[in-house]
Amino acid sequence: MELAGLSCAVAIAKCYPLASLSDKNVLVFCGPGNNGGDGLVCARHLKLFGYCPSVYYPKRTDKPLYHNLTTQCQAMQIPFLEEPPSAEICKNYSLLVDALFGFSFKPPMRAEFVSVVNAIQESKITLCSVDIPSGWDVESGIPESGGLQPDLLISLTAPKKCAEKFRGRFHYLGGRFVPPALEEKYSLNLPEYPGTELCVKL
Ligand SMILES: NC(=O)C1=CN([C@@H]2O[C@H](COP(=O)(O)OP(=O)(O)OC[C@H]3O[C@@H](n4cnc5c(N)ncnc54)[C@H](O)[C@@H]3O)[C@@H](O)[C@H]2O)[C@H](O)CC1
Ligand SMILES: [K+]
Repeated sequence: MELAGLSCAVAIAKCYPLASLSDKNVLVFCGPGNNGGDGLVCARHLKLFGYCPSVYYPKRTDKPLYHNLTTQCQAMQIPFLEEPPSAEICKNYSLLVDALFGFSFKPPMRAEFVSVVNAIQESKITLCSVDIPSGWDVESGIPESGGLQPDLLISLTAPKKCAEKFRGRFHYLGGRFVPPALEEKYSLNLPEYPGTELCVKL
């Protein structure tokens, strides 16, 4: 999770360098599972890279891993939003990071997250999705009702089938921790990571 989240922050910094943004404010939406955990790690590294991340983490998982990730963000003065951000509030940020749901999401979206996703969509602020655009089915992709359309998708470990439907500008692969034997066993055919890079543009 540390490597996954770090690779997301690196991919974001490559696509949206600080100098290219009108301000440094980034809002990271974190869901209840590991995708949300990746988001918490990503927020921490974005802060270390000079961005000003805030986190919206409405459904916190009561496990030490998530408590610790939250504590680390708080120790770095990363604010946690108490209220669900409306589309208007989202417009206070240069970038939104979607770490709500990843490959374990089973459509349809439960009611408690519908307005959150709608606010992201309505704001039209540049969106970066971690592993899978939240609300997409891991296999079939975009829901019929329409769904989030990120500008950057960071596929983790290996691109999921739904990534074929991605139409944004930047697609990166991150999560450089797959042992070669595993890559071979599942015929992952992962691209070469240049040098010591943590992510690679697809
Ligand atoms: N395992 C790995 O190899 C790696 C995974 N990484 C990241 O982990 C996510 C997958 O994490 P997981 O905890 O399995 O699940 P999610 O975060 O996708 O979501 C689970 C969470 O969501 C709730 N949920 C499911 N469906 C719905 C719904 N329709 N509405 C609302 N809520 C829903 C469910 O109850 C759980 O609470 C993967 O994508 C990566 O981001 C890392 O990359 C490291 C390697
Ligand atoms: K996501």
